[in-house]
Amino acid sequence: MNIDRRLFQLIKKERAPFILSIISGSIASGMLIAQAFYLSKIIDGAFIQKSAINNLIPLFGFFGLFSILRMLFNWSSQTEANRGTLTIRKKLFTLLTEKVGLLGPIYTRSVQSGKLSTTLLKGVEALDAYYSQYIPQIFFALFTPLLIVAAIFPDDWISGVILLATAPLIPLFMILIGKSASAMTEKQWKTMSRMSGYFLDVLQGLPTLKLFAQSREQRKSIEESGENFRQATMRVLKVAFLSSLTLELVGTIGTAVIAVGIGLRIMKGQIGFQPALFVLLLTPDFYLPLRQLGTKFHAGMEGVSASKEIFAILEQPAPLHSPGVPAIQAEPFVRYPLILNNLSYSYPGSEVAAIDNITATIAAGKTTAIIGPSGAGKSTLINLLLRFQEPASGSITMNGRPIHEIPLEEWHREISWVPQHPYLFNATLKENILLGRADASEKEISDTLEKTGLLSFVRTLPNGLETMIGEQGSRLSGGEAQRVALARAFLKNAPLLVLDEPTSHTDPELEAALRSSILELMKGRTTVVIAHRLETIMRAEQIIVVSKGRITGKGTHDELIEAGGFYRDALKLQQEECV
Ligand SMILES: Nc1ncnc2c1ncn2[C@@H]1O[C@H](COP(=O)(O)OP(=O)(O)OP(=O)(O)O)[C@@H](O)[C@H]1O
Repeated sequence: MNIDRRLFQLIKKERAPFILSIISGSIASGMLIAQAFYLSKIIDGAFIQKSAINNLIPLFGFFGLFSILRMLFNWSSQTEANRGTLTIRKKLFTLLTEKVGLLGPIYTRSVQSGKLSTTLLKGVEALDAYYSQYIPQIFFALFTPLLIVAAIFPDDWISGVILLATAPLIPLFMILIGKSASAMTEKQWKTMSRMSGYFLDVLQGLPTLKLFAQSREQRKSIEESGENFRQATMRVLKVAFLSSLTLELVGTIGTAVIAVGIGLRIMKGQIGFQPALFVLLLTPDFYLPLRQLGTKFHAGMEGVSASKEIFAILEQPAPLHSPGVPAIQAEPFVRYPLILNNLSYSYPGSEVAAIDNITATIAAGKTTAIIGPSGAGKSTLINLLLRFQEPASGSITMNGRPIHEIPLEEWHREISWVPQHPYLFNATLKENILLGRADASEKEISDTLEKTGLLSFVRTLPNGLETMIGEQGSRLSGGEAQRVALARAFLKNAPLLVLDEPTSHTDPELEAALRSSILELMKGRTTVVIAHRLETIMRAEQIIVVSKGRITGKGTHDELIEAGGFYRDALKLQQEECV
């Protein structure tokens, strides 16, 4: 029997519908026996006893009643199992999305998005058959045959013994075949999720592939990947057919042996017609739940395979945070500096520290610019501040408390984050802006549009703010997307601003407009900016120079010029633009 411990744990918490399903199904099994009993009585009465029709009417009534009751209990059993399954699916989906949210963008960037979405959607869906069919069937495959044997024994113990002797053959074959089926289904699932990941990756990179004339090659790879999946599926289907053929064979042979035995005993007058018919009617139903277990085993296997990927996500170590600790302070955030104490971080699998023993103070209500060459660790430092990652050692404290003690949601509520490439959803422009604050008034929205220079752009749109902006904001230019991100930050009005300054807008007018919006946003906030422009850097009250994960300089523009090193050299080289 393949009962996955972790999947079964989920049932324990939602046991009521499953218990009801099993009770209803068990009653339906009892009704089945009553149905067979009355049918055998009717046939015996009509053809052997030649009873008058009046005597048969009550028998017909009981037969009809038990048939209807059986149908109702079977329906209720399935409905309850579906209800329980739906609750578990919803719960798992919520747990998964919450966990992925908790693991943050560092995790989602490290896995293929196609593979992740297959696990989130298809994986959870694949559990349907496991919970609604396979698990209840394990009980029925034990209970119903035993009930039938108990009903048969008083009339015909010989058939009862034959049934009991042949029944274990079915689970035995199932275990033998099931072993290879599990491995194959797992391979099939892995092939499918790999194929989805690959397919989405190629789809997203299609323009790049076309540009490099590689799309034909990729088509071949997709075809190969599809062929692998087809072969894996065919192997699983072959085993499933083989298994159902074997189980069918055991059932048919068992039924034939019993039929021949009963026939001989009727001829010898050792058993009456009615009990013989009763046993014969029930024999196929004795094997049926066992055979069905075989079929449902294969349907449920897909769920077990999918669950391995689901639990791999759920069991990922999440960044630390203790939701029980109350907010760090009742007073505004902005009053406290952020202290970085001996902060270190290495990416999983990397031997070199991306952040190496950094100690610094980020002054409250002021601007701190982080600068350094590419790969220096600037984004990693910001990610630690945003708590997308947790430091390997050291801590970030505010008002004497490590920030990881603040509930994550609360921490994020206090921060506005404007990344270089903001994520825009395939929704209206207004919905994208309102991500900053869902309950912003029309006046606040129009003020924000003005502050970010979006007002004139919105006027050119066919549906104004209600215009759909395409997947990942594909209908907006880089500069417009940046302004939408700024608009979100204006609306959010959080005391801590984390900003990755855009590097590449060639339009000088747009650049000036963006810069003045950013300066306005910075006013009165604790700002940490990965700065690329000289003007931003010079305006900062503190500049932190990072190189190879370490701080190599700290101070104001004048102090750093005085000190020489990377800062002065970089300024010399790039009088104007990026440092
Ligand atoms: N997800 C990751 N997995 C492994 N290593 C990573 C990952 N992200 C960054 N790194 C490595 O960590 C180091 C610091 O990277 P980081 O992105 O913080 O640098 P950066 O200063 O922001 O660079 P840039 O200015 O080019 O964006 C680099 O050596 C980089 O290769």
